[in-house]
Amino acid sequence: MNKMTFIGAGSMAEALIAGMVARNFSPSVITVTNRTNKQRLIELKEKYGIQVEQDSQQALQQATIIVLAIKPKDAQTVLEQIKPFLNKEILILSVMAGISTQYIEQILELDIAVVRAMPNTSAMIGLSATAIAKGQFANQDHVEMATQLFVTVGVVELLKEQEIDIATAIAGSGPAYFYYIVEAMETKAKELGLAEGSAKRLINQTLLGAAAMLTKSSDSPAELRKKITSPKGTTEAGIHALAAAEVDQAIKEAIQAAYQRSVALGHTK
Ligand SMILES: NC(=O)C1=CN([C@@H]2O[C@H](COP(=O)(O)OP(=O)(O)OC[C@H]3O[C@@H](n4cnc5c(N)ncnc54)[C@H](OP(=O)(O)O)[C@@H]3O)[C@@H](O)[C@H]2O)C=CC1
Ligand SMILES: O=C(O)[C@@H]1CCC=N1
Repeated sequence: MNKMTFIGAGSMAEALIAGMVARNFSPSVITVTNRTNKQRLIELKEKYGIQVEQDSQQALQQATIIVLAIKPKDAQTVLEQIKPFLNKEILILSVMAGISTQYIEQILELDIAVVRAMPNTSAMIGLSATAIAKGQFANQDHVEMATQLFVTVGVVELLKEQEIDIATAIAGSGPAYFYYIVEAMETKAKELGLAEGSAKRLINQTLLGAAAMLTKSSDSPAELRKKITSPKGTTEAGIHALAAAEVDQAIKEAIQAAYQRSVALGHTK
């Protein structure tokens, strides 16, 4: 059985741990460590029954998979820290935005298998859209291992590494864009006089239904939209307002900005 150590105990680490444990991944093989926040480790241990360890060297003992769930700015420090305790049998799984497998391999100065992954926080409920790409020393078995792991928290798409920045912009950051839209919909529904609870239930189910239609119907998004839009009807009025505000352009700009940021995070290292 593979033993997995998470370095970093933040939102992404928790989303992955929650999803894995909920899908019968044994908590006894998961160890988590962080930098200073002891209380956070206790909280994760109590919630998920996993092992926690403040000493990173201890945390790495017997680990066969190391998940790097730290911020990109902390990559170098952490890689330098763990370097003395690594060997070629270990698989490094990085979920850091922007950080390339090549960068990780270079700092570790070891022909070690690195798989770069970009999940999203919906991993928490088993619905992540995770993109993965392999580094130069990772083989098909490593890709399979990473896939099996991330499949426990959602769907997995194998990409070329240069495509991961695009996946980051649409899927890693993606849930936030939808939450942003929902925030505006809730605010306006309340302004118009609908009770908060009713607005929330209607909007959430609408989003869920639209997502399911996109997944299950053979129609394109444009065709699905057309089927809702009666001539001179309410949807047409709403879509006209969106077009007048150039919301499609704003969304493209958001994806472009997130994509550029992901690329830049890699370059600033
Ligand atoms: N949040 C998201 O939606 C997504 C995030 N990601 C990626 O996941 C990574 C983590 O993001 P997120 O969970 O949001 O970040 P958080 O800020 O929530 O967590 C970062 C964690 O890293 C720990 N850490 C920092 N330095 C060290 C160190 N030297 N040794 C050990 N642990 C350390 C922190 O510990 P302490 O608190 O003790 O300082 C903290 O537990 C990022 O690289 C991000 O790009 C990828 C996909 C989606
Ligand atoms: O905002 C970030 O940098 C991370 C990466 C993808 C989602 N959150």
